[in-house]
Amino acid sequence: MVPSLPLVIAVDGPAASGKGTIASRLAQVYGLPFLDTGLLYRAVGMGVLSAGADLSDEAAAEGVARALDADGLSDDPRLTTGEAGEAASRVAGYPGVRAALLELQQAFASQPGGAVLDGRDIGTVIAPNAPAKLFVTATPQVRARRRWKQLHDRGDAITYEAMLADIQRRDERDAGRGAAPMVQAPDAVLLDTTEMDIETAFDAARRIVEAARARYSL
Ligand SMILES: Nc1ncnc2c1ncn2[C@@H]1O[C@H](COP(=O)(O)OP(=O)(O)O)[C@@H](O)[C@H]1O
Ligand SMILES: Nc1ccn([C@@H]2O[C@H](COP(=O)(O)OP(=O)(O)O)[C@@H](O)[C@H]2O)c(=O)n1
Repeated sequence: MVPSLPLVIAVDGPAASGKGTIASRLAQVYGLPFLDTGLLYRAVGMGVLSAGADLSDEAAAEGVARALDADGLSDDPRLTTGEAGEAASRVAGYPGVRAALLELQQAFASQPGGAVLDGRDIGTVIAPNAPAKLFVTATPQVRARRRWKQLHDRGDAITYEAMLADIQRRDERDAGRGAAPMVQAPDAVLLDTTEMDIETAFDAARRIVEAARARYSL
């Protein structure tokens, strides 16, 4: 009997497109471990700042990335702030930082039963052979509205205009960098959630994964 491929689901896309919401729900439904890889870059960015170093200091960022303890990151509220997102996208451009985080992510993606990972380069660099790949997007205006509401609901005073500028700056940096830029993998399915609520987007994502499972008999 031919052994079946592990179900690895790669979910990429820009900030506040809904990829994390979709990826964590897919992980629940399929009973797979889930890694939000953005948290790793957020932890490195905040680690640089906590050490009193500058985000332009590539060697300091690489040092923080090499020493990173990835356990418990999802419980740290400082990592979900706008400051952490901005710091993450600064350090994410350094090849040494990306190299330092590569092995951990690839090990996570290689678990025998499969895994779900979300980020910017999962389908292109971390798990290029993943049988199911989604590239989740939405217009910058809709993404800024979603992220603004998320931060506003927990007391952050940021304006919508500042949020939109933030999202656009991060999109440009993430798509324009030389090291593992944010780009849709050629074999990823595009899911534009601009006009979708969470349930509709999740249902569409699940259909994409079901089609991949049928294609690979998983
Ligand atoms: N389709 C959607 N419609 C409305 N709000 C959404 C949708 N998808 C996600 N959200 C909300 O938008 C915010 C950002 O979603 P998240 O999944 O964290 O995005 P990402 O991981 O792409 O940055 C969250 O508050 C989430 O509940
Ligand atoms: N696989 C990844 C994940 C995140 N990142 C970087 O980390 C930043 C924060 O990622 P995130 O996924 O937590 O951000 P949001 O999309 O949730 O706003 C991004 O803007 C990227 O610069 C990356 O380069 N590669």
